[in-house]
Amino acid sequence: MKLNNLKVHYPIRSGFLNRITGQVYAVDGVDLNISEGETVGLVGESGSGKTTIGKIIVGLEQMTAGQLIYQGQDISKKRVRNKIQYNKDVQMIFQDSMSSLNPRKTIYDIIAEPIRNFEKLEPIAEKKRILQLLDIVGLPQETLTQYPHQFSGGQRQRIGIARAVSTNPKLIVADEPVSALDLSVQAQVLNFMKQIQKEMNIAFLFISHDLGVVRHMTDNIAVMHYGRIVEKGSRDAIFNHPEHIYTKRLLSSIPSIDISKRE
Ligand SMILES: Nc1ncnc2c1ncn2[C@@H]1O[C@H](COP(=O)(O)OP(=O)(O)OP(=O)(O)O)[C@@H](O)[C@H]1O
Repeated sequence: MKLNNLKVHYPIRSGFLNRITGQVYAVDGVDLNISEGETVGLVGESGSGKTTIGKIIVGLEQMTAGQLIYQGQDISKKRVRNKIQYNKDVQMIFQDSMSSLNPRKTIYDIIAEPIRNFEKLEPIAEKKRILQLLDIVGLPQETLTQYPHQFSGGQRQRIGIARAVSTNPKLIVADEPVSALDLSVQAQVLNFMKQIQKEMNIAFLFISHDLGVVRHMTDNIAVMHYGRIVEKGSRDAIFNHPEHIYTKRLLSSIPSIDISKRE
């Protein structure tokens, strides 16, 4: 996946007539590469444009300018997206599992939904697949007939992971996937994600303002500031030899960098 000079500008409206009086440059010329099976961390403080990039990749938001290249094709055109099954290959895990899982659906239907959208499986094959997915995220079979409110935040996040991997995706955008969880379960959920990534060779775009989590998860890191990437590099280069003043500032404000200690 390649982002070329990606721009997302939102209009600012104000006054009685609701006229456009300016633009927010949420993303302002971003280039980024995500290779097969790797984890790229996208860090930066609130409002720097991280979530907007994630939304563009999964198609929840429209870009103002730029290109999104996947398997050599420009997927900003809907026709191309459908042809190469882009929406099956690229999935998202959200921060807030309570609002991203439909409260009126059973866990079975929640996990089955993406499979039904992209594959036509017989009921028996579908159930087998869903049981496998539950097993991968370490939840018992009874889970299937239950509803989202019956689970803890950490369990719900694992359900969200099962749903995201149900279509055998090639890339998952994980937007602050553990920041709503207690510190004690963060490491557990992150380790599940790592294990699944290794087994299924999935690439991750890992969005977080928490540098401890990012250090635990990523291979390469891009640092965002006001809609731009100010520094890019390997995890070790960014943590050991940060160059940009903003990266240095971000690093000096980490509470507890060691994820295993959070357990
Ligand atoms: N739909 C929208 N309309 C107008 N402005 C928006 C919209 N969505 C985001 N923005 C603005 O774009 C900028 C980038 O927002 P974005 O959510 O991508 O940042 P972020 O780095 O993900 O922050 P956070 O960590 O708080 O989610 C912010 O200034 C935000 O207010």
